[in-house]
Amino acid sequence: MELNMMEQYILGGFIALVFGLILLYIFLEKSSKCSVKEAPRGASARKSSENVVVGRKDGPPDVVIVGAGVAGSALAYSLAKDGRIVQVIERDLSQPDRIVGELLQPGGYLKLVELGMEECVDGIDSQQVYGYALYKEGRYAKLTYPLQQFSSDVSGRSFHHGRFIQRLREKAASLPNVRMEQGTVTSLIEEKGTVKGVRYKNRDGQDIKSYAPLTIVCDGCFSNLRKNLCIPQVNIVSHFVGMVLNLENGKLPHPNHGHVILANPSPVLFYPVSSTEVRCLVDVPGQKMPSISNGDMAQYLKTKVAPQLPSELHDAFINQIEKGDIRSMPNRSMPASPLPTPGAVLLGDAFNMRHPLTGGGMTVALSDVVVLRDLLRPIEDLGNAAALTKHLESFYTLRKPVASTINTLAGALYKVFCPAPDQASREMREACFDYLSLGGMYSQGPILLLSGLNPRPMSLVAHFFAVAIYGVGRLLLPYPSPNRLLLGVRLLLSAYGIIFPIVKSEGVRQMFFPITIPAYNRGASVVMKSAMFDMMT
Ligand SMILES: Cc1cc2nc3c(=O)[nH]c(=O)nc-3n(C[C@H](O)[C@H](O)[C@H](O)COP(=O)(O)OP(=O)(O)OC[C@H]3O[C@@H](n4cnc5c(N)ncnc54)[C@H](O)[C@@H]3O)c2cc1C
Repeated sequence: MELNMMEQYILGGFIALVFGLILLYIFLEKSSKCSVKEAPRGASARKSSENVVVGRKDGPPDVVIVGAGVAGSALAYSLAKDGRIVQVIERDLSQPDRIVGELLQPGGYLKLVELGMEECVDGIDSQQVYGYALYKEGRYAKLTYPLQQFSSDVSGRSFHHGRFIQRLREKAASLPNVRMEQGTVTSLIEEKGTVKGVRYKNRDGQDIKSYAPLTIVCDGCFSNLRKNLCIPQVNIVSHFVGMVLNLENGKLPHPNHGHVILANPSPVLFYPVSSTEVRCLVDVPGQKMPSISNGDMAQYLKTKVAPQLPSELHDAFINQIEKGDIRSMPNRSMPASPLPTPGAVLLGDAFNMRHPLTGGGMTVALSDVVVLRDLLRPIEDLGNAAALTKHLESFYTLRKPVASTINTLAGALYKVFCPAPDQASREMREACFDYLSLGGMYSQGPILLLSGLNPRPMSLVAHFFAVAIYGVGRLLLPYPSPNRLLLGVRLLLSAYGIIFPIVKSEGVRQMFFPITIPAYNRGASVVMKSAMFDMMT
């Protein structure tokens, strides 16, 4: 009896909270529509990348960047364009062959435009992506990015990761003040708590030290340098098992769309990576997975996954399993917990990771590059490490709207799509699929969040609880029974249990009330000036 009372109180609290959020949502949705409309068409117009500030070309570097992946290459180009001498040290400059970073969301593409690097998606047989098709037990919902107010080049882009990385590297290396070198950084050089540079082994195996006022570490998800610059709390949520399929006509059932199959126990993704190839990523939950080498994985894919796929994809999937070449990657998440250290900054996956289900990692990395570039732009002398660290404090809050929206969505959606075995969690997944199938604002709001075009944490929370309320409504109609009422309460509790820990790890204040953080306000004015500089040049 006591428990029932408690549940009632919790439900009452929830309903009050949700109504508040819905009101807030209506308000925010209106303003978000404005913001999307206001996003200038000009932002997508191809901006000349030749606005290069002519600075020194010789002498010691101003900045050392570790790693020339998505974040490192984009940052090297941006800082060099602003006149800095940049040394980039990359472990392997040959074309990477990985099953990561293949679908860039439209919001990420717009960040490339802001950096003047949008041509990096050209000449690599990249495919424009206009949204997603979400499949569940034979039904599907189509979620299209609302891109009407942008020019035709703005869309998601999918490609072979390695080809994209080589284009980013070439673009960075095309500037005379970028020195890109193959070498493996073994440690940071620290003196009295300040990072002074890096120690690395070059191509010939020589041990070399390189000094610079600022070291930016972008050494990716397996970073072994991050431990000095953040509190790493890496969690392996699941694995993606990847194959490239050659479909008969090269086209998915919904061409130029990502396909998400809500299979059991967890989702399967398909998206084009070239005009003839389709990437398939099967999520395998947990820290362990069936062995690929002894054939257990092939068996798992054939017997457990294949029967749940749409018929158009089934045969190509089976053929590819038989051909072999199955690869895997751990899906890690790690909240951003910086340890601000004079002389150094951490960026990209080394700093912050989320489940790759929503393909948000590159968008976060590129968005962070834009924020950092804007903050560094007015600083002529990077030599005062303590003052620079203070100045860069705002980076950690300014990045939050984009990063925390994408991170929270990825974590929450993965938990909804990969439900616990209890009925409430399964109901939440049903409700989510049906909610997205409603179309209109019910699908546009979430797809805007996922695309990185509307990075508003409050809108995300509002949609999440709207799904939960919708799920409860479905349970209570046409008439409520005590069992269904109880299930509704459990559904709400499960929704709360999904979203709350993620929001907590992102930081409630930074996520929802950044304006109350003094560093945020300081940084925001710097970023605004930088944006004006960009518009004028
Ligand atoms: C399975 C999977 C699928 C994904 N799919 C997508 C997707 O579709 N869309 C999306 O946006 N994101 C996706 N992501 C996330 C995305 O790949 C990352 O967010 C993105 O690559 C991060 O860029 P980065 O520059 O931080 O790291 P990386 O791109 O990994 O670059 C790190 C670089 O550092 C170099 N390096 C490492 N150590 C050293 C060292 N000691 N010295 C010198 N160099 C070093 C590496 O060689 C590498 O070139 C996916 C992730 C996973 C795991």
